[in-house]
Amino acid sequence: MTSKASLLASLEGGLIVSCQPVDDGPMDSVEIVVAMALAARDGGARALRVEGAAKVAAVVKACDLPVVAIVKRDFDDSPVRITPLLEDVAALADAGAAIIAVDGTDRERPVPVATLLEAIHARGCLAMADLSNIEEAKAAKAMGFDVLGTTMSGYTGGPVPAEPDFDFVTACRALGGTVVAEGRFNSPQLAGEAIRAGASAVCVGSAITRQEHVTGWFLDAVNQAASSVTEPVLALDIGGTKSMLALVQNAKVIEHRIVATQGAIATPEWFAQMASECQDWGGRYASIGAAVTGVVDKGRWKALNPATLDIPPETPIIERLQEAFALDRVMAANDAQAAAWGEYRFGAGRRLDMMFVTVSSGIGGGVVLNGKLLTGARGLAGSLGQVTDLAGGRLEKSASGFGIARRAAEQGRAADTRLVFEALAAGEAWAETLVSSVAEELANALVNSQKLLDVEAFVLGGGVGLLEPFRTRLDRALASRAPLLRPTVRPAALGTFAGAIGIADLATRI
Ligand SMILES: CC(=O)N[C@H](C=O)[C@@H](O)[C@H](O)[C@H](O)COP(=O)(O)O
Repeated sequence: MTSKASLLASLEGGLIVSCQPVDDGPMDSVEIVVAMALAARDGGARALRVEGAAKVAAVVKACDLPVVAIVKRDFDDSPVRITPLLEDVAALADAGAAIIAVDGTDRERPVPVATLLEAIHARGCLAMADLSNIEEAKAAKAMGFDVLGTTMSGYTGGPVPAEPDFDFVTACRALGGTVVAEGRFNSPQLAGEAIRAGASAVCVGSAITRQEHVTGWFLDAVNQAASSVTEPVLALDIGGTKSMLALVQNAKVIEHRIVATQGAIATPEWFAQMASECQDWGGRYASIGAAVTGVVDKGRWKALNPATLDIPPETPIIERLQEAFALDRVMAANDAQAAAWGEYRFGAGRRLDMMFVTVSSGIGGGVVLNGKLLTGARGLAGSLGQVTDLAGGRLEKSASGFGIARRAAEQGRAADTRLVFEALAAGEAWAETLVSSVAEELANALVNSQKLLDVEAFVLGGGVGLLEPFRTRLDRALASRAPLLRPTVRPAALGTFAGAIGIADLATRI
């Protein structure tokens, strides 16, 4: 293998660490760049990227890794900064660079790219082109560059994107040869993704060697979290018959009120009515979270069962709330999903892969896996009450509070869930049979959910779900299941505030 081929082969699957301190910052010195280079070497870097001939010379002397060398300059009449002049190429070659990188973008420049390339090769170095798009990459390839770098993607105009340019990495790879993914690969995960996207090697700078940048990233996250713990959220938990309005701060409900859900729900007038219900709280909150019955899919509120939720077909709930409350920071989700998040963050499902199931007049559910609330592709995730048997019977219709009342009525009893539980407490056999059979149905649904999601725990809430006699029957129904399939069930901890607390926490994250 020629030394050129073996150098390129040594980069395959490797990490290149760019040791470029912030210009004129406290770490911008030759000694510190050398220390960065040695630390990167000790950490396992395969090569280094260094700016400026003096720093390159010092690093080459102190460290045996190959150096990708550049010079940065600022011109008034050209946006090109990276190694723009022939004298830069000469200085870097003299300093011992193995690879010299030049700006290879299609822009106004003092010296043509081909002339720089020729000079690099004439000095026996390999040439890397720092590129911004695939047309430039094709041109650089045709010219004879040894390495294509995605370095300039996002830096030739307009706002700099947050993410790296994986598509460009993949497109360069298709041209063949050595491709270095460079630019905003700011985490180990993104660097790994770059290799999966086809890069021969990844060059990481800021995330490893620019302490000012990294400090800023941490600060942003800390500031965001700090501001989210101090700003109260207006939480609206909107049900079919009544709604809770609450001011929530740091997972605590500071004030709340219950209002009847009335009028033509989800019309602009209705939203205005909701706003007037909490007018006196104006100025006390910075964001709004709405937990609603029905489905929220990409900002659209829809009824799963139009018979129980009579709202316009595709209500733009975020926009409507923004208009009605004259506030931009608005979040909306299904109420059971919001409650699942509340229980996951602050209640009985803390830090667990969990499914929340609420059994009250209806049945709702929400799932949190790997710390993420599953809303689903259409907002349906966790809709346990809506699962059906082949006859089309929904679980919610038979195993909910309504279901209990309906079954009682079918037996000629009063259609009243509370009276059924009173009869159960009095030892009446019909009530025992009824509640046990409802518990059996719910147990079956939980076991099926266990098979699908294999969560660590189910958190059971709702007016019926939290009733001790119901839990006893549910536990009995589950006890007969095989241990491998038997769900762990915990009672919900946040009670009727789960939805408000969950949606408030979600709203602090927008
Ligand atoms: C666009 C430009 O001038 N990039 C420069 C090229 O050398 C450096 O400022 C970057 O730090 C380097 O490319 C590594 O990228 P990141 O720091 O995002 O890991």
